[in-house]
Amino acid sequence: MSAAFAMPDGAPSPGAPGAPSPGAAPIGHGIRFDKVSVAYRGLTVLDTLTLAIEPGEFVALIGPSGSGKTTALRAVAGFVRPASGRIRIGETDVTDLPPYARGIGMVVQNYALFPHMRVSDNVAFGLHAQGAPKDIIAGRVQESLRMVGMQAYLTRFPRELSGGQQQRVAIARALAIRPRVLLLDEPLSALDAQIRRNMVEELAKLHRDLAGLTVLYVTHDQTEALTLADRVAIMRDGRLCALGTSTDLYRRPPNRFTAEFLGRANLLPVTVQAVDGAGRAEVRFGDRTFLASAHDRLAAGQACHLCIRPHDLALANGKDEPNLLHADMVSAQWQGDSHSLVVAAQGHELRMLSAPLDHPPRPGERLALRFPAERASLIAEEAGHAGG
Ligand SMILES: Nc1ncnc2c1ncn2[C@@H]1O[C@H](COP(=O)(O)OP(=O)(O)OP(=O)(O)O)[C@@H](O)[C@H]1O
Repeated sequence: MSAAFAMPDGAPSPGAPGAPSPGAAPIGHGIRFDKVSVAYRGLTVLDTLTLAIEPGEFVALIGPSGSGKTTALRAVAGFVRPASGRIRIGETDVTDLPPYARGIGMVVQNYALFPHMRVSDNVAFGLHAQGAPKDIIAGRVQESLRMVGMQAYLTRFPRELSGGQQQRVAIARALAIRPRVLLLDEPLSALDAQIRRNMVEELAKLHRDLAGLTVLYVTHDQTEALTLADRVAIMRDGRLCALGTSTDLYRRPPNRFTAEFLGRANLLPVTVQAVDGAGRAEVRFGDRTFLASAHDRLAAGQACHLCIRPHDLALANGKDEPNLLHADMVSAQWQGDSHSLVVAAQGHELRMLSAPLDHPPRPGERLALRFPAERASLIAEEAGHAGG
């Protein structure tokens, strides 16, 4: 893991006129991508990205491997140059500025603290390079380490720290210069699951404590994104495929890719029968009629996918419940705190998540399932890439 100003990869050191002064208060600046494209050897890997991140906002950039997430982040940091388009941090157009003049703090996947420097010197590095006075540096090092719970480790060397602790120091190093924006590129992916969960909670707390700090967070981990981010941007093939709050994207995915990428989704092919103008639609699935929520403009006769999350399916109690779906039990898997069931309805396999069952249904058993209309959303077929 490395702070952008620490430059283990050979980039220049900070201290340029555009960087925030060592005594400046931490004021968040927005980040604005305006039709930004990046190409490597003629191949476009970031395609006209337009995205505005508000001051103080935490935005997670997620998407499959190779979808352009890191490239977008590195474009903000100044490590790759867009072929076209502009990038702004706050009011400043930084497209032509070198990395050190952009006022960014950056933490990447493989913590790259300077091994020969103690924790305090690692954290102080950027401030020294900015020419900050000694007393400011000492106070800021303490403050930054306190933010990440590492104030007791001032004199340790990186080799004397665990991976999680090294990452905390790297985050403190990035924060010490009071960056305008914090760029995090898969900062937790080198950690094991338990430490990772703790770090997610710590990052959430850090964001609450530093309310003004703008964060752009690249991850392929949906849980991290859903937990931490105010808004999530989903990338696909170098393009922005969806943008919205975590709950909106999860509850009302704008396209099939988003539904399947963000958590598990059961997608049933249905045909719209009627829409009521108040966000409700009646749809046909084989010989059944269901009610669902329709957030897009849909018309009768239109082919759609009905998106039902596994935990929104439940075993039905009565025969007359609305949205009854008949299915055959395929398999059940006990997962400790839940049961994961696979069922088949009219030739389609669906996944269902329930609280642990004492007597799970046997394979082949006929089941009646229900789901709430407001939790079942419709995705128009052929929905293309959503712009930002
Ligand atoms: N320096 C480079 N030279 C040539 N191609 C590159 C370079 N860096 C990235 N690419 C290509 O650009 C595309 C986007 O890469 P990028 O690292 O932005 O993806 P990503 O979404 O961050 O992926 P991952 O989740 O695997 O890190 C990939 O096809 C990658 O191979």
